[in-house]
Amino acid sequence: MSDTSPDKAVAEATSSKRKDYLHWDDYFMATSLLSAKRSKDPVTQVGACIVDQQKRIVAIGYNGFPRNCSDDEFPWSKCRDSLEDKKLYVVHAEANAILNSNGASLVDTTLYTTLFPCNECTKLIIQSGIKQVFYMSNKYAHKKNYRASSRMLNAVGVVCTRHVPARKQIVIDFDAILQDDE
Ligand SMILES: Nc1ccn([C@H]2C[C@H](O)[C@@H](COP(=O)(O)O)O2)c(=O)n1
Repeated sequence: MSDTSPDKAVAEATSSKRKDYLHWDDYFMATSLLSAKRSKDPVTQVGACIVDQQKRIVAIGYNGFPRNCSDDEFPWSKCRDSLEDKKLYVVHAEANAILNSNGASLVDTTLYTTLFPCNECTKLIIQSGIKQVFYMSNKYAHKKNYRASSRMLNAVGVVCTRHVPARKQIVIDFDAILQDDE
């Protein structure tokens, strides 16, 4: 009798701990990436997630216009020196996450953001007591306001690390959960 019968393989796979579960940092960064999918910005969609020391998500945000400023009326274009520049209106993902924390203390929390924070969000990060930042893209690293961010984060000892995901992809398949019903 072979030890590798399909029945035995199924029994083994369903009675021991799953091995390909998501690790914490990938889980929180994936949460930020999922949140970014809510953004209406046609160029850059950013998501952020704040996590406390017990690994609880305390807030989530993405970049968008302030509440009741219509996505259809305010401009998504970049027009320097014009009132039609999105920069004048967009609330960044990190700022939205901080504002969405609903009064919870953010002291000693960790922020996961899909894009390195700008100088304005960095001021909020520092003032709210966030102690660690994980980011993925740093596509604006050369810009003055992002260099100012690095300067502030380094000066105050907020640890800022590029997240290297353990896996390349996470697929969210809405149909898969329904297969058990069939
Ligand atoms: N750390 C960041 C940086 C930028 N954003 C937002 C602000 C805009 O909506 C968009 C950047 O647009 P782009 O200049 O690439 O056309 O991303 C943010 O939320 N967090």
